[in-house]
Amino acid sequence: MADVSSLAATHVPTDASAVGDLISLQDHRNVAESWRRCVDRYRLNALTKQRVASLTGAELRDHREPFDEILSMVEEEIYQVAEPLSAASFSVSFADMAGVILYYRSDRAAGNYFEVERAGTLWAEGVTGTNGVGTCVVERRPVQVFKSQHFFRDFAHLSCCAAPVVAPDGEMIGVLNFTTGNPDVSEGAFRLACGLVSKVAERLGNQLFRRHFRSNALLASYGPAGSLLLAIDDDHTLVGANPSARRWLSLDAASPRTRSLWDLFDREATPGVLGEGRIRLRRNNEETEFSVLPRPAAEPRAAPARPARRVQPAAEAAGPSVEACLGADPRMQGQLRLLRRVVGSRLPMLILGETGVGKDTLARALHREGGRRDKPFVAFNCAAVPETLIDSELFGYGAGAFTGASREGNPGRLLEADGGTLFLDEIGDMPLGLQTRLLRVLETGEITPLGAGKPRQVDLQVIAATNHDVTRRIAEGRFRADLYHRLAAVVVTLPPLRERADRTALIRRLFDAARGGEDLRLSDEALDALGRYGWPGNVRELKYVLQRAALVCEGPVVTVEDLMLPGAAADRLATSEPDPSLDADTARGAVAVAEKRVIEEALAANHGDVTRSARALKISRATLYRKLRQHQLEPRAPRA
Ligand SMILES: Nc1ncnc2c1ncn2[C@@H]1O[C@H](COP(=O)(O)OP(=O)(O)OP(=O)(O)O)[C@@H](O)[C@H]1O
Repeated sequence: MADVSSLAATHVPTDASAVGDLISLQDHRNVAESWRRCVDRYRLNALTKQRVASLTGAELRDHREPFDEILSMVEEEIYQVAEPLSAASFSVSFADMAGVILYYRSDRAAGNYFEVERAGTLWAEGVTGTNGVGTCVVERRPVQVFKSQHFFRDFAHLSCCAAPVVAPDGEMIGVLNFTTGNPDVSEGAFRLACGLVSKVAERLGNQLFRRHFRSNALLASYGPAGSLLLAIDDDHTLVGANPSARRWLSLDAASPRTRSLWDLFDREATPGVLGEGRIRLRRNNEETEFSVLPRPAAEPRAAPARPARRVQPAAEAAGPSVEACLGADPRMQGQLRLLRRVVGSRLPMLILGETGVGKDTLARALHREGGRRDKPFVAFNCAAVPETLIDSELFGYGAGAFTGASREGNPGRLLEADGGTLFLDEIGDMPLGLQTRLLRVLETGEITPLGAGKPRQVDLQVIAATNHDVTRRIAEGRFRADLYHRLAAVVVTLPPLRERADRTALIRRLFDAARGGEDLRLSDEALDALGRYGWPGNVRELKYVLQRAALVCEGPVVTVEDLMLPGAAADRLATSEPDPSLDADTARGAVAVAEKRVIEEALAANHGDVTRSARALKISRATLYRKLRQHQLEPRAPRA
C-alpha cells in the first residue's frame, strides 16, 4: 500500500498547483490528515477504482426515519440558497453521521446533477476516502475538498465544501454539503460557497434550536461573536446555548447542562431582566444587547433535541384538512362532496395541479379523513427513485431474487400499503413498463413480487398525482391511456395559488404557522405584495417566503423587503437607495452577496454581454436584467 507522502507527490500537487492559492496550506494539512487516515486506518488504496456505494430504498428509509421531523426544515433552508448556488453550478446535499446522503438538490438543466451524490449514496470517509461529507463527519468542522484532494481519483472532478449541522443539545447530527463539477469553477465562487455552507448550516442549527426551545424565553444577539442564542427558564436558569453562544461563554462539553444565568453574567449591572423587547447583559466588563423573543402563549410540543426513531401512523400526522386543501372557492365544493363519497373505497383517484399546489398534502388529508385512516398511508415518488429501483421498491421481491437483493427480500410499497392508501406521486414520470404492471395490479388486485412465487391479493386505494399534462404525455406515447382512464375514476384539479379565492386567508394562516408563536405581524404593504405576486411555486413557495421573512425580519413587523419577492425587490430597487442590510454578515445578505459575485464573474467572463452571461448562468435574459437592477450592476458594452 502506498504511503501518504508518495501518494501526495503523485496526486495532489498536480492539481493543487493548477488552482494557485485556492487551497491554503491549512487546507492541505487537513486533507493530508484525512489521507493518512485513509491509508493507515481504513487501509484504502488510492490507486484502485472506487465506486460510490448505494443503499437500497429500505435502507435509505431507515436512515431518513430519525430525521422525519427535521428533513422538511433542511429542505426549506436549502430552498432559500438553491437558486444562486445552482446558477454557480453547485448542488446541495444533507447527510447523516454515517455519511449517507438523505437529501439531494440539484438542477439537471444547470448541469449540476451528479448521479454519484443522489440520495442513498454513502460518503463515509472510511469507504469513499477523503471527501466533503465523510471528512466533515470525522473532523466535525467545516472542510473543503477541492478536485484531486479527493482520495480517489474517480471523484477528482468534484469540488466540495461541507459544514456540520448541530442539534440543540450541541451534538453534531449531520453535514450540509455543496458540490460543483464545474472544471472552470472560479476561486471567488468556490470561496463564497465555502463561506455560505457554514452560514446555512449554522442557520439550520439555529432553526432547530429555536424550535426545540420554543417553550422557553430565548435571548438572541447578532454581533462579532456570531449569532448567539440562549434559552432561559422561568428562574433564569440557562437551559440551552447554540454553538456560537457556547464558544462565546466558553461552555465546553464538561460544563453543567443547566446553570444560572447569573453564574455567567453580572446580575447587578443588568437592568430590566427578561422584560419584553431588549436586554443588556454584562460579562467581563462588556455589555451585549440581546433581543428577548417571547415564548408563545400556548406551549406547543418541542421538536426533538436531535433526530430520534419515530414510528407514527400516518393517520396521526397533522396537516390541513381536505377542505383547507381545496380552498373555499365555491367551484371546489362539488369536488369536495365527490371526494368525501369515494375516499376510503377501492376507486383510484388522480390529483392534478401545478407544482406546490398541495397534491401530496391533499392525498394525506384524504387518507386521514377517510375510512382507511387506521391503516397505513404509503407514499412513493416515482420521480425520486432511480428507474432501475422503482420496480423492486414498488412491487417488492422475494429473498435473494437477484444479485444484490437483500437476504430477507422486500415486500414492496404496494404490499406495505395493504388495507390503506398508496400515494403514487409524480405518476407521470413512471416508466412505461412499470405502468403496465401497475395497471395489472389495479385491475386484478393482485401482486407478485419478483421471485416470490405466489401472487398476493391486496386491498388498497391508490391516489396518484402529477403536475404533468397527462393528455400530452399520452399523445407523446409516454403515458398509457388505459392506465390514465383507470386512475382517473375520480379526478381533482387543485387550482394554482394565484387563482385561489381564499388566498388572503391562506396567507394569514400560513403566516401564523411561520411566526411560530413569535410576536410578528405582516405590514399592510407586505400583505398587499403577497396578494399580488404570481406564485409560480404556489403554496410551497408562499410557505417558504413567509418562513424566511419571519426569520430575517428585524422587528415585530414583516416588511415588503423581508419578503424578498423577486418582482417586489426589483420594483423597490428601481426607486430606492441600495439596501444597507445586504452585507455578508446576515444570511439574507450572504445569499445576495454570493449571487452578486457570481453575476459579476459571469459578466466579466463574457465582457459584459448580457445574453452570453445569462446563457452561462443558465437563467433567462429577463431574469438577468432583473437581477442586474436588483444588485445595481451595469452590464458593460460588449467589446467589438
Ligand atoms: N392547503 C394547505 N395548507 C397549508 N399548507 C399547505 C397547503 N397545501 C400545501 N401546503 C404546503 O405546501 C407545500 C407543498 O405542498 P405539496 O408537497 O403537497 O405540493 P405538491 O402539489 O404535491 O407539490 P409537487 O408537485 O412539487 O410534488 C408543503 O410544505 C405543504 O405543507
